[in-house]
Order: sequence, then structure tokens, then C-alpha cells
Amino acid sequence: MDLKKHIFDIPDFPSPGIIFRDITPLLQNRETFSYTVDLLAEKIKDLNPTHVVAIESRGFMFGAPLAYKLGLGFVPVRKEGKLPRESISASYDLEYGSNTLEIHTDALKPGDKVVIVDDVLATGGTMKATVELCEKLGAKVEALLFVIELLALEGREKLAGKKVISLVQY
Ligand SMILES: O=P(O)(O)OC[C@H]1O[C@H](OP(=O)(O)OP(=O)(O)O)[C@H](O)[C@@H]1O
Ligand SMILES: Nc1ncnc2[nH]cnc12
Repeated sequence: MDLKKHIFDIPDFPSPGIIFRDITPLLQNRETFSYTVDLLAEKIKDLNPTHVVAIESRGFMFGAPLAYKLGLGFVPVRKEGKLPRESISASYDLEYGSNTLEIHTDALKPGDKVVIVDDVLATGGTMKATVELCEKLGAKVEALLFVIELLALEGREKLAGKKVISLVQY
């Protein structure tokens, strides 16, 4: 299946010069959505993770069904101010702005083995901050999983030392 046919290119969104890779066509089609989640599961099943960590908001769209499919715990990493209990935070820059991410302090502990999922790897700032949060809580980060990798932004280099897996590249 050619996933790129179901990812639309939107020029100048959300700001001039950005080509936004829109995954909503892929999500709304039942064949492509289940194919994508199955493929993500195939890539990580041998790593035997204990949890899927996913990044708000588009990471949740793949991370939650992936955790369910593999019978794993699901841990949300959220934008600042959304989590109700004690949390730790990390700030980062992304292709079109900057942001802060948070995780509940009791979400992970030493001994946990996580795979972190997001829809897009662009500059890698979002994922790098999420790796830091997971490792601060003592979890081992087994792999970083993306549906889309934007090669020109060299995000993979920011994540050096980690196993980086992407399904489609631009
Ligand atoms: O590799 P980076 O340069 O850090 O960029 C990638 C991030 O940017 C997008 O999220 P966004 O912050 O736009 O939020 P959303 O998922 O809520 O739309 C995307 O979903 C990734 O999380
Ligand atoms: N070009 C892009 N398309 C979709 N999501 C993104 N996140 C960061 N850059 C992006």
C-alpha cells in the first residue's frame, strides 16, 4: 500500500514556506488506518516494550491504537498545563514555533521499556524533549517511531544514539 497517496501536501500551512503533511486522509480511510497501525506494530513487536508513549496531539492518533493492539500501557505526553497531577516538563523548538511538553511523574519508572510514537519527525525537537522526559523518570527508550520523516530537516541527527523508525520519507 502506498501511504503517500493518503498523505496530502498542503503548501504554506500553518505559515508561509511550510509544506504541511496532512494525515487526516490516511486516518479517515479504514484500510489505510489499520494498515498503518499494523505496520507500526510489526516494527516494534520484537523489542518487547512495556509502554507506548505518544505525543499530543497527532501522536495519540497512532499511539493509542498501537498500545491497544500490542496489549501495552499507554502514556500521554501533553502540551503544557493539560495534565492534572504532578508532572515534569521540557521545552523545545519545532519547525514552526516553540512549545513545552509534560508527563506525569508517576507515568513511568525504572525498569519500564518504552517506544515513543509521533506522526511526523521534522526537526526532532519534540521527540528529543520527549526522550528526555522518559529518561528522567528512569525508563529505557527502546525506539522512536514515526509515520512520516521529513529528511531535509535532519531530525534523525538530533536523535543520534536512538533507534529511529519511520514508515514514509519525504
Ligand atoms: O520534529 P519537530 O520539528 O519537533 O516537529 C514534529 C512535531 O510537530 C507536530 O506537532 P505540533 O506541535 O504541530 O502539534 P499537534 O500534533 O498537536 O498538531 C507533529 O505532530 C510533531 O509532534
Ligand atoms: N511539515 C509538517 N507537516 C506536518 N506536521 C509537521 N510537524 C512539523 N512539521 C510538519
